[in-house]
Amino acid sequence: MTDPMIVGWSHTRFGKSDAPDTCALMAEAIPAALDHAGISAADVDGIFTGVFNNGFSAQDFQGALAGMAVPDLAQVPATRYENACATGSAALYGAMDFIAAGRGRIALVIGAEKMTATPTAEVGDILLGASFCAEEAGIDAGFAGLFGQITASYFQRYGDRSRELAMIAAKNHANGMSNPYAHMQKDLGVDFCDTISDRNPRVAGPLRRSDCSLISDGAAVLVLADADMATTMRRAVAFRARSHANDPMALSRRDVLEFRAARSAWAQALDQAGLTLDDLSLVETHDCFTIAEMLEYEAMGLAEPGQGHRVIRDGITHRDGRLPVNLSGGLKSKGHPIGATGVSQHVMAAMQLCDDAGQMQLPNARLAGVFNMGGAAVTSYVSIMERVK
Ligand SMILES: CC(=O)SCCNC(=O)CCNC(=O)[C@H](O)C(C)(C)COP(=O)(O)OP(=O)(O)OC[C@H]1O[C@@H](n2cnc3c(N)ncnc32)[C@H](O)[C@@H]1OP(=O)(O)O
Repeated sequence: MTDPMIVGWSHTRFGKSDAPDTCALMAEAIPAALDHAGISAADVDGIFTGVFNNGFSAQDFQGALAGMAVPDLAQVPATRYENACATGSAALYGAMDFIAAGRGRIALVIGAEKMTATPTAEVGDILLGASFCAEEAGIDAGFAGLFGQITASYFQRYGDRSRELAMIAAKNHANGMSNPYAHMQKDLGVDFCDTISDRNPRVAGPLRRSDCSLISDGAAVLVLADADMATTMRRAVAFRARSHANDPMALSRRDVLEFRAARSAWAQALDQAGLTLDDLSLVETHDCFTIAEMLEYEAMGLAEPGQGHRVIRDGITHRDGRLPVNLSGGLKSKGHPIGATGVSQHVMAAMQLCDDAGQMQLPNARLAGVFNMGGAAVTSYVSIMERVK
């Protein structure tokens, strides 16, 4: 087994892009990543592309688009991965398995999505394709509707935590102010996020617009190399652990408030790494909705079930807290171009570890955790990363 390491990356600005499609986004991101890693297209042994589905355009078979975006890559074996909102991590872990199996030494992981050309209601319908359609397809407001139901159940069981959800939104928007790649660089503040208004209407159940992640365009790329090669390159970020866990897709078949797959992915990853949460310098987590970040606090072990509100109240996950969460602004402010998100989260963590995060930089960042999920905590990925060169 040869351990794959991250040796380079690139990231487009997330938001409403002039790029007409994912191919154009890839054309922007891939050359920058090759350049960052100090390699050429001829060095690449495999391409692993994450794009949610072809619902946002008529173009399917998006694995082959990298070779259209960068003609020198056209002969490199390429495959597209899809695993709902964890599509980016699925592509990354596929590339890592390819290198670990010794089938290639350098792999390109590309996450891309073009969402803003599609009207919001249609985006909601397309995203709901990643719910258990036989039971959940009719839910209003897409995934916001689904997470609206989850929020209502949480409030019913544990009490109304609207204020704390607003605090999570405000934290991530404040962090996003320092991220030049972020979609929405606006410091909204807790009171704005906690007040229903024309500018911040209710979207679904207790969720307000400010509790939702953004509909974004964007691409992110990682370059992976095997351990021997990585140590000869400019930088190397290793995986102390990586874990992937699943739970039944249908909400009717589980207690969704447990976030069981997330909990088990975190436990497995920490165990594999021989670490506790206290050892981590920072976490990038999947805040598709503010309630998700609160449930993830509980799943990772920062709080007991129903106590996630204390984590944000006590400032634990703020920039100057014990475990800063989403220094990049998270999906909430950085944006959530579905296929790109998991790749982007790993890029943000790698930047921190390599002291390359500009205004976002946390001093002495040594170990970073990344959590990316698909569906309502259906498929869950946790990586624990450390710079080794
Ligand atoms: C497991 C998973 O990851 S599931 C998650 C999958 N992703 C999603 O479900 C996407 C969720 N988000 C959404 O559906 C949309 O962003 C919504 C419904 C919240 C808002 O969409 P719309 O109502 O169409 O907003 P619209 O694009 O018209 O923007 C109106 C204003 O609100 C702002 N805005 C839009 N979305 C958001 C948001 N999520 N948070 C804060 N502000 C927002 C815009 O910047 C704009 O501001 P401006 O008037 O100052 O320019």
